[in-house]
Amino acid sequence: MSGISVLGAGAFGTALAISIARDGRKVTLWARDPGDMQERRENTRRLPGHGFPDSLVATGDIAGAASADILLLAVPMQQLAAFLTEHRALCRGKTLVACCKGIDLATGLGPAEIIARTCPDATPAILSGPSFAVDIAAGLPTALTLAAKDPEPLQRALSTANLRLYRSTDLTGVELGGALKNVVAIACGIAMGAGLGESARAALMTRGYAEMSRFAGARGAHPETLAGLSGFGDLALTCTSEKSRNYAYGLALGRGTTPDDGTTVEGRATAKAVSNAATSAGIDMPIADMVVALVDQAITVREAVELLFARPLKEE
Ligand SMILES: NC(=O)C1=CN([C@@H]2O[C@H](COP(=O)(O)OP(=O)(O)OC[C@H]3O[C@@H](n4cnc5c(N)ncnc54)[C@H](OP(=O)(O)O)[C@@H]3O)[C@@H](O)[C@H]2O)C=CC1
Ligand SMILES: O=C(CO)COP(=O)(O)O
Repeated sequence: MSGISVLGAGAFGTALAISIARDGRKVTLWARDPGDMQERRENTRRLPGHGFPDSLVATGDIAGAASADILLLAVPMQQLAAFLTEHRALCRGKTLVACCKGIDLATGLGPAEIIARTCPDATPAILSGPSFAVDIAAGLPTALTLAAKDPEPLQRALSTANLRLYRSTDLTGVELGGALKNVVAIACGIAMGAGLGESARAALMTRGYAEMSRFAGARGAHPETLAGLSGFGDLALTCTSEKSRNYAYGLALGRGTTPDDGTTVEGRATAKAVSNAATSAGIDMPIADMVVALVDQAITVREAVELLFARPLKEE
């Protein structure tokens, strides 16, 4: 496989491009508004403080960027379908690696299915797992899961000295782990922000993991995938760190302050998508349902706790 481009120059796309280019591999980073990134050798807006290696080229020319064989899709989940529809001619026959974490609210589909629908002749892949963009950009050791039908060539092409990729063929499990952990992270942030304590957070993480497994299992995911980096691993990171935007958003909600509206908080729309899909499929997702109600400010945190604790007692 030859030629790697990252489409979408947010914090994560920029960090991946830096990491892959650090080994001397040529990487093109496409931004819809590159500004002076290429001249300054830094994405000062989305990932300040992390200079570009020499082999990274930043550009606003999507046709040029999309001439690579491997395209990493690093736009937010709710933009993915429109992005691929607009650029489907350029994506024909490419390996498309979705790096976004979420479920499309309009269709209820994850990134692999969105790719299959919009670009049926492309090869879909998913890259997901516990990894803050700033950690990757700083060259700190990070391990992720890469899922594709035939993941080995891609695993070799994208692994770096500090980015260890494990391979999987379970695209559904990998994409759903990354999508669903954000919903649980919002719940955990709310609990911590409202002063419910660390025991409550541990309970939410555990019961949230049960919801993740239930939902993903119903869509055909393997249980071991949920237990891996893209599921349990990312859940552990995102539910315990204020560096997570989903967790920080929940913290603000729990404290009763106004969350920062300008950041990418994937769990907000994904909670709605999951709650809708689970209701239709008859899957019990009480934590996702509560997150939707709390995000919409339809209930208070106290009411959410009362509702969760009033549920019938059951076997674990
Ligand atoms: N940040 C992180 O640590 C990690 C993020 N991710 C995932 O990566 C995905 C992207 O997040 P992240 O990079 O952090 O997001 P950011 O909030 O840092 O940036 C979002 C980027 O997407 C661009 N964008 C939005 N809509 C479009 C569009 N229609 N066409 C082209 N570009 C578009 C924005 O462009 P512009 O700058 O012009 O507004 C911006 O550069 C999310 O799904 C997230 O869950 C995964 C792991 C870690
Ligand atoms: O997915 C992430 C870490 O693996 C980043 O989480 P946030 O999107 O909540 O910042």
